[in-house]
Amino acid sequence: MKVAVLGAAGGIGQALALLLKTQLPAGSTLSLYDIAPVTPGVAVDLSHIPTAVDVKGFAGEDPTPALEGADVVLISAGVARKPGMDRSDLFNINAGIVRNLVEKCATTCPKALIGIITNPVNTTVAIAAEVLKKAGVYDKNRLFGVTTLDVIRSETFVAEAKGLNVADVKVPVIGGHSGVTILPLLSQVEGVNFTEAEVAALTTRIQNAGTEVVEAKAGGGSATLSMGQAACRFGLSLVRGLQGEANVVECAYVDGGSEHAEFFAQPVVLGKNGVEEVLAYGEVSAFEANARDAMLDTLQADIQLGIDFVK
Ligand SMILES: NC(=O)c1ccc[n+]([C@@H]2O[C@H](COP(=O)([O-])OP(=O)(O)OC[C@H]3O[C@@H](n4cnc5c(N)ncnc54)[C@H](O)[C@@H]3O)[C@@H](O)[C@H]2O)c1
Ligand SMILES: O=C(O)C[C@H](O)C(=O)O
Repeated sequence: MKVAVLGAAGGIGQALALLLKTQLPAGSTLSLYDIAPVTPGVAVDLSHIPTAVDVKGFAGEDPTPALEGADVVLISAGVARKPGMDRSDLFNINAGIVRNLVEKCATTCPKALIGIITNPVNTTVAIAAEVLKKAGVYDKNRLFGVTTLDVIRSETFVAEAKGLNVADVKVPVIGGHSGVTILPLLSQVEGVNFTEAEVAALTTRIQNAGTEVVEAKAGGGSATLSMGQAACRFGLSLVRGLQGEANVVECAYVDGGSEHAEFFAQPVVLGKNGVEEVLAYGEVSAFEANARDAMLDTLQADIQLGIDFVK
């Protein structure tokens, strides 16, 4: 199995590469690419860790050598937020970066599963889809916006609030990945009752968790370590699905035929071809139904921005 990380010298990329080096199945190849010249050195550094995962590093303008034969491509290349910015403020720089990298994926590894981490995810995934369509290689089952950070944050915050073992807490998160489009389905957390005030407070905290980190880092970037963990969990799930493991389920932002928007985060079963099945997200509370309906104009506008960028 070959996993490529694009943006591998960055805050997320290095954390993710370290976790993948120690957790990918034996015999895998980890292919690291970034425009930063340090990237081959990041690979050399990781290569001294004694696991049966081969690491190669590539720098410069052309990601092609890193993408050859890739089964999974995880993209975190781009700029991150500073205090006072929204994720949409990253569009001007990151839209072009994602477009160019996905163009290379389309020609070099058109069958790879592609996970987009670069913000604004609501829009960059739509850009990736349009690029792949233009190249004639779009398969909706192979493209994902990585929203796993919203899931692990929800699990952490719920466990903290209710004094639970976090390993036992599962929280589906639907919608998209910014502000009000992030909707944790707290009504579906098993064995827990929340007051209305708790639901409102937890939902707001989960929606603002990225900003919480951006402000705490005070100009030094956004979430990198928790995102490295989230991307590793998602990347390993993609690999487990590709290897034929059954019942691998993750929430992800996909083109899954949602009635709500062209791309919508919801639970999916992962398999040998990417998305094997899009799962219904099930019953929601009145609070969640209102929040879902209220997010749709924002989400659809974010998606349209991406479509228009490529067209
Ligand atoms: N999906 C999520 O939940 C989530 C969570 C956290 C951060 N993010 C996003 O991930 C992105 C990366 O964040 P970070 O903290 O790692 O940023 P960073 O600045 O630490 O790293 C970004 C890396 O991208 C590289 N890069 C820039 N242009 C490139 C190109 N054309 N080709 C290859 N590499 C290129 C840079 O050299 C740098 O090493 C940001 O857009 C951020 O908003 C998403
Ligand atoms: O908030 C950000 O800008 C980064 C990321 O999307 C996050 O949720 O932490």
